[in-house]
Amino acid sequence: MKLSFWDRLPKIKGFAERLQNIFKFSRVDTELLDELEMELIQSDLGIELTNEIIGEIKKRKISDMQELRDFLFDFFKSILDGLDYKLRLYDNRLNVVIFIGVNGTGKTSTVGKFAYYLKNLGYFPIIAAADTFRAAAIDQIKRWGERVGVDVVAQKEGADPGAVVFNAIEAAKARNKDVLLVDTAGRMHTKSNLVEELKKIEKIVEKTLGYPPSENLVVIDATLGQNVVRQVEIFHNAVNLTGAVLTKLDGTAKGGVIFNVIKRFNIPVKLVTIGEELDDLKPFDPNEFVESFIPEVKI
Ligand SMILES: Nc1nc2c(ncn2[C@@H]2O[C@H](COP(=O)(O)OP(=O)(O)OP(=O)(O)O)[C@@H](O)[C@H]2O)c(=O)[nH]1
Repeated sequence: MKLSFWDRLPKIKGFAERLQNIFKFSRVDTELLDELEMELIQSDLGIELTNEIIGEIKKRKISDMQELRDFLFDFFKSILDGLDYKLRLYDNRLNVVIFIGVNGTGKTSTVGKFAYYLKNLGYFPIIAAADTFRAAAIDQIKRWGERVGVDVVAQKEGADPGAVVFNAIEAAKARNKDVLLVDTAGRMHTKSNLVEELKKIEKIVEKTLGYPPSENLVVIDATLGQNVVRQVEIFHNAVNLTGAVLTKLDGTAKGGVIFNVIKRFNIPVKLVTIGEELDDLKPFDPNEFVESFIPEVKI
């Protein structure tokens, strides 16, 4: 039997299991709160959220274990509530989905896996190799295209990414494609020319199609922990981010960063990846995620 997606996440499960140890305490006391604080920080939830949780437990004078579990569940759930996690793909038009993020976060492989996912859903995706900064990046996305059987529109190394996107839109229309996935460059996010490049790509989409990209997704490497917050902030100021992709969740017990990003930027996580296989990508399900994060109390 194939394990469920979240069951294939041993390290996040590791966090849930460690949290389970907390529920071995018989009541909420100082010792438990110290341990809980440590676990929350280690899961990369961030100091602010951790303090808020511990403070709230003390304020509410929570003493019972079931009450603690319910509070944690509701707390995490409330952070995720109120955002639309569904991918925005409109019928009867070409949807553009732009992938943004620093190098090495998993952008290119996410584009490949997402193309595969869409194809299986009956969409007709096409890819724009708009990371023209390195020849290797163009080759890499072309290989993904071959692997998943999806056309890749590319130009030479150093070509104008805006021109690549323009060509890709023309190709998508000519070939009756419905989703254009744009793989962008990710060199140093602090360099303003990258930010300008992203703005230009967005403008070209709007000008050519008459409407903005359906999704501007920031790709976040979950193993980087709190560092990602600064990365997201820079991209968030540059383009209108509509969501995030959380990659490499298989390599971390620090899934807590999800809550941090969502709370801080008010953007939903839309996709998660848990490995390097084609089917290691799926839409983010907030309920499923909180369930996997907070263990049931076994008293
Ligand atoms: N374990 C694991 N590895 C991943 C996952 N997603 C991507 N990777 C690996 O992370 C590395 C970087 O992924 P890329 O897709 O090349 O990342 P990128 O952001 O396009 O980076 P550049 O190619 O440097 O621009 C590759 O070795 C991927 O196989 C994931 O969900 N789990």
